[in-house]
Amino acid sequence: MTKAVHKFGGSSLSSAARYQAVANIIIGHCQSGDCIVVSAAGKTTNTLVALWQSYQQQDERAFSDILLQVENHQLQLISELFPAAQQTPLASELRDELSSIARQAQLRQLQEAPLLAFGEIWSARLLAALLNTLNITTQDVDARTLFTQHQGQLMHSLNRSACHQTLAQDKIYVVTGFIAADSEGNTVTLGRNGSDYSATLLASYLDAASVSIWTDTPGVFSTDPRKVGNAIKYSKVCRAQANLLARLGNPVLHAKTLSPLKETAIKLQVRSSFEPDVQGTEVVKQGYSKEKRFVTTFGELDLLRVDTLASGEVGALSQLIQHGIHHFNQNGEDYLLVPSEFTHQVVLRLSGRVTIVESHLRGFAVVAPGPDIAPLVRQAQAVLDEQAVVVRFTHSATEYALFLTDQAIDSDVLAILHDKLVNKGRELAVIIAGLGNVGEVFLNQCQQQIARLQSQFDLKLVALLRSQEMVFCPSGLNVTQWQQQWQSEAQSYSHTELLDRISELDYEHKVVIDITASEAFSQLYPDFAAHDCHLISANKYAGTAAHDWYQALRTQLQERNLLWRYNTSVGAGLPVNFALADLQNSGDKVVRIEGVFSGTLSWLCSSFDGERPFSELVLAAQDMGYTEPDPREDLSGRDMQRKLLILARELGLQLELDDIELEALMPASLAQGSWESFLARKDELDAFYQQRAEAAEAQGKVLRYTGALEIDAAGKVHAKVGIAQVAQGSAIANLTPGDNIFVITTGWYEQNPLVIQGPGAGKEVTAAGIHSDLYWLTQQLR
Ligand SMILES: Nc1ncnc2c1ncn2[C@@H]1O[C@H](COP(=O)(O)OP(=O)(O)O)[C@@H](O)[C@H]1O
Ligand SMILES: N[C@@H](CC(=O)OP(=O)(O)O)C(=O)O
Repeated sequence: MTKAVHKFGGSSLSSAARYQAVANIIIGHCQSGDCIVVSAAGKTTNTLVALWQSYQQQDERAFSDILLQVENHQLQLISELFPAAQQTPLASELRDELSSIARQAQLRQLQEAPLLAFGEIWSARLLAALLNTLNITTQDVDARTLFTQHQGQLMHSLNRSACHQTLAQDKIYVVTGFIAADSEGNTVTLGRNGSDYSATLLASYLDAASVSIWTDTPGVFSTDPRKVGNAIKYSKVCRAQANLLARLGNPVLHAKTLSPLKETAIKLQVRSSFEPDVQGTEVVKQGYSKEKRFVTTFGELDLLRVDTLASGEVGALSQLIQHGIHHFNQNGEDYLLVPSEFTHQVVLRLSGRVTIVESHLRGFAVVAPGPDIAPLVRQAQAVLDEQAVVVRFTHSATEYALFLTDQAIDSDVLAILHDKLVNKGRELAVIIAGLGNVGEVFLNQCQQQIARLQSQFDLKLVALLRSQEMVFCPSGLNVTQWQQQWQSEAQSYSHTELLDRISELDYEHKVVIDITASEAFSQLYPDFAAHDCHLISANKYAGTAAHDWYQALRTQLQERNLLWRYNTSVGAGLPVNFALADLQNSGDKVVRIEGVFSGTLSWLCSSFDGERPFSELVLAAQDMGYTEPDPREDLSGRDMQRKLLILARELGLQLELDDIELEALMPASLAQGSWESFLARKDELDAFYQQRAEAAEAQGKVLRYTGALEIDAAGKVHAKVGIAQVAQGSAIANLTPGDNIFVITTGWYEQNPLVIQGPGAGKEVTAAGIHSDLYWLTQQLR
């Protein structure tokens, strides 16, 4: 069976509650035979390093204080995780180990690596015990029995067979990260942060299918998300960039993590144990993801220049100090960036061949595609000048540039750098479905609009869809030549193929713009949301679907931080949904919405003057393309019923379509049958209308087809679309034929309601309304 390897870092095991959460993830995501790699709980390794330092300094007081601190932390985890009976053996094993550490210290026989190893040993032991109490057959494994090195080199074939032999049974194995043994059986460590490396090593030895690195952030971001709130999470990052970030000391992945995966198809992802359902970042092979931009900051560093650096020497120095050392060559000279606390050790090892160029530096590196580096360096320098940050040294290479400064880059400066260097390049992939009248105009308006948005967003039109065919171009279509591209490249597709192509899109944000009138297409919205697409729809079906479905979609979008905008589904480009949202957001209460929300019915009723029979107007409207192909679709009033439902839901009301009373603008007897049979009986329609028009006139009123929704004092909703007699001279009666009108009565607009009026149909205004939704979306995403 192909295994999966899951690694949980210290940040995922920082408390008893986090252990429980990890156990739940394992229950949900792992199968028997899978391997879990664990790091020391929380900051345990740091504490053990402090213990080692106090030992070296012969500070007995500090030593016993820190040892007690370690003991208390572990005992607390034991007492919070296990029932009393199980606590005793775990606590006594721990005490034996701590006593032995204290004894070895007294005898001056303590060794660093075996001491640090305890962090991972304890984590593996506790997690395995916890899983066993949850009836998951689990065994903890000391990686020193799996990974052997000889003279600093891993003995791959020996390790491979040890892994296959030791980890062969049908259970979950919890393996210690970070540690290995040398050929004499002594403990060695793989370097600080090295459990990521343990996990990928193990996966390569076991020919596993995947490695998941579970940490406390849901993926790899453009910069540290703990420092910059609007850091961008990338769904894919290529291995070379992940590797470079690691070599620059970024903690999200250890520097050696990727090396065991070379030449393998093992999938690597970074995900959050705090948000296990959120999709993480996949670290993919070269060519499977575009290169992204990152800003990564440094801890305190010294800059060293070395004469004649031997090959493999940097690795050996890293091994010595258990930390990555970044090496680069500038003007023929070799430089090392060494964490200040280890400079002394490095200088001693390189005796006589090294100069300390600068010490106690801080700073950051920008990682970006090659051609971006030079302009980014200029922009970064401008920010640093503006923020009065003194730069002591810079270095540019093909794919990164580093700035070494005399003060730490605090979150504020980092946020500015991020905004200027990374945010400007934010990406949005646009998928357009429906190339009818409105779709075509929308596309023709796109060129100008994309240019307008360009300063904030890198907007790419990646797909055009009709019901049967699509053109899909992940790198972006040429907007000015979409018609030619459609002619030469459009291909038939299935919904599954479409979703597969969308899931492969490597963009920070994606939006599906639905300009179809297809109910079947609207039913794909949950799938689009599952693929992290925002939605813009002119299509009314999703907004008027059964309430449970609609609500589930809304919840799904909310949980995934996705946005949905469908302003043009009512009143075309008129800002009705905006106005309703705005009123409510500013504390107003809408009590009534009334109006004419159908351009066709508006035109028919306003054009009727008694001279020509009503059916003649219907046929004229059909000829001018104002109606649906079968004008009874308009006369049924269903379109206005849907629009009123959309408005009701904008007010947060839980209505279904059938809760809105519907009266058609034709006799019920004409609703069925063919269009020809309808035409044969058009006199009945004329009589129907004439009779109502005369009745209205007798009252000094005119006939209009209106929708009205009212929330009464008890909160009950009354909603109806149908034929109404309206006072002559009123706004509704005076409506320009074809226009829509929305009369909104609210707490503030009580006596004198707010009126929004204008063309409620037409391809130009509808397309412009969709652009308005798109603009709104980009503003929200900033
Ligand atoms: N670009 C980045 N993307 C994600 N996390 C980052 C980034 N840069 C820095 N970090 C930091 O890396 C931390 C995860 O690394 P680490 O603390 O070593 O995790 P673990 O204990 O799970 O191994 C995050 O908490 C975050 O603050
Ligand atoms: N515990 C070790 C190894 C490690 O990888 O830890 P983490 O996964 O928490 O970065 C360290 O702190 O260096």
